[in-house]
Amino acid sequence: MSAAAAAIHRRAAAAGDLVVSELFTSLQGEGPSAGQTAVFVRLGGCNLDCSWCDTPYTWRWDRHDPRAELSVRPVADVARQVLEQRAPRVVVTGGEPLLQQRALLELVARLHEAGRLVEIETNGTIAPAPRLVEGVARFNVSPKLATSGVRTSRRIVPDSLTALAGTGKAVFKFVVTDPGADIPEVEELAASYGMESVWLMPQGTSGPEAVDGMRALAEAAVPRGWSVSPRLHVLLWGDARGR
Ligand SMILES: C[S@@+](CC[C@H](N)C(=O)[O-])C[C@H]1O[C@@H](n2cnc3c(N)ncnc32)[C@H](O)[C@@H]1O
Ligand SMILES: Nc1nc2[nH]cc(C(=O)O)c2c(=O)[nH]1
Ligand code: SF4
Ligand SMILES: [Mg+2]
Repeated sequence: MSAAAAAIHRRAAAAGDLVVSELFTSLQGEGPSAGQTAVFVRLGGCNLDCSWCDTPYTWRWDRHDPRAELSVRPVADVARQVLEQRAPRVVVTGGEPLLQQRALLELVARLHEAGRLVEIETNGTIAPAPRLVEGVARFNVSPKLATSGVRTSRRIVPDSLTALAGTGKAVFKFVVTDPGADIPEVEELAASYGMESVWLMPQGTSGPEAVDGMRALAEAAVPRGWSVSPRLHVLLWGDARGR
């Protein structure tokens, strides 16, 4: 991490605040709630560096300026802004949102108390605390495959995947780049961790990549009883930010 980004995260952690990248209202584009209106809270910082990451502006500080991209915001402020929206659903994503679990707990508790359905998008490397599990409607866990370019010991953390699977609130959504290499890896992970809900999602940030990818993934998903996730925001708006 860059020195500037580290300083921002230290300042937020000391105050119990959140490091926020962006906040917007859109349609959930991925997974079981695809098509539903949701407020997105995108937090800054990540512990992985996937080669194809579509949000490098949350963590890739050799190409983006953390002082321009990140803001440190009190939890109460973020909760108020989310609750101003009529959307029944909130998607907390990033970057990796569980890196900020202490402040995240407070945000999720407030939103849950207000009757919002909170989904967390996570890479599965960090176990959730019981109080976080309580307030969350679903974890959309996206464990990374070898084709992400991240080495195994960083992207697969067995205790964390076991803990997430054990919440009973997790679905597992795998980004597929190369079906020939990726599907056998998904099968192995699904069996090892008892993943009951497996979703395949095409890698890509353009409409044609999403459509062609989904068509190819249907061939692998259907015989295995798995699901295919769209990238609805990509189909509608391409790679636009804040969508
Ligand atoms: C940007 S990540 C943030 C949450 C968390 N860090 C994670 O990876 O799950 C949100 C979702 O987008 C997926 N994603 C990121 N870049 C993608 C790409 N180029 N094509 C398809 N999915 C992508 C991730 O796998 C994850 O499911
Ligand atoms: N519309 C829309 N749906 C999404 N679902 C998960 C997203 C994410 O970046 O985590 C995402 C996103 O960035 N946009
Ligand atoms: S874990 Fe998520 S946010 Fe982090 S680099 Fe990978 S896709 Fe991007
Ligand atoms: Mg996204």
